[in-house]
Amino acid sequence: MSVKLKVCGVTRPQDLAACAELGVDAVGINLWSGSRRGLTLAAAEALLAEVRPPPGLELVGVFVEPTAEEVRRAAEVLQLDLVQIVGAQEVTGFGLPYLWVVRGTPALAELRAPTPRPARALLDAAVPGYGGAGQTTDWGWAAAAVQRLAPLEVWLAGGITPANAALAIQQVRPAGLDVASGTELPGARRGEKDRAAIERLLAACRGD
Ligand SMILES: O=C(O)c1ccccc1N[C@@H]1O[C@H](COP(=O)(O)O)[C@@H](O)[C@H]1O
Repeated sequence: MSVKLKVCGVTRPQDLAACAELGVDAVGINLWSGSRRGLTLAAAEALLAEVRPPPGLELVGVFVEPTAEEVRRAAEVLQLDLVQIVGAQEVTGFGLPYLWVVRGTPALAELRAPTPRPARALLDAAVPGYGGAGQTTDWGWAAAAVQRLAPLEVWLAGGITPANAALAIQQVRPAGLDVASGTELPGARRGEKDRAAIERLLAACRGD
């Protein structure tokens, strides 16, 4: 089983280029000023002018409690493939293709994809600060959520690292992994990525 990989919170051209070169499936550009990985729209535009993701490398914009206008503008300026909107409430994509973020472990019996239908679901830990804290969610619950939401594609986020990625895949059976902290060396201050960590995550995703 081959699992996809999204590297989230890319801030530097060399990291974006490494993702493209290594065959990562998706990259996230974080547009929330509250994140240490956050870029202004102008900085994100400059990054993408330097390195444009090649066809096949999906570009995802990450937002926290945004207005519809902010999301639409960023999607247009950056030519985003998908938007990922994190909020206090369940948020859809303001009319754009979107990742449905499920934070924490809501009751499985009530877990239903919202309308309009998302491109996929993303299961993440409910952490203070909305995300990107390197904390795992409940993998037992996540495995059941993958089954419950089928045939919707479900990706796993939250505290995935090169060391636990293979086990996460084995236990949860997600279609993809979404990783921010686990692609960085300890102490990375602005989301600087570590090529070796990305290589190890890809190896786990490919079952090497
Ligand atoms: O990465 C962030 O700083 C962030 C901030 C606000 C919302 C979402 C954020 N990132 C998302 O959180 C997951 C899990 O991160 P981690 O691997 O546990 O550090 C990440 O994949 C992003 O999609």
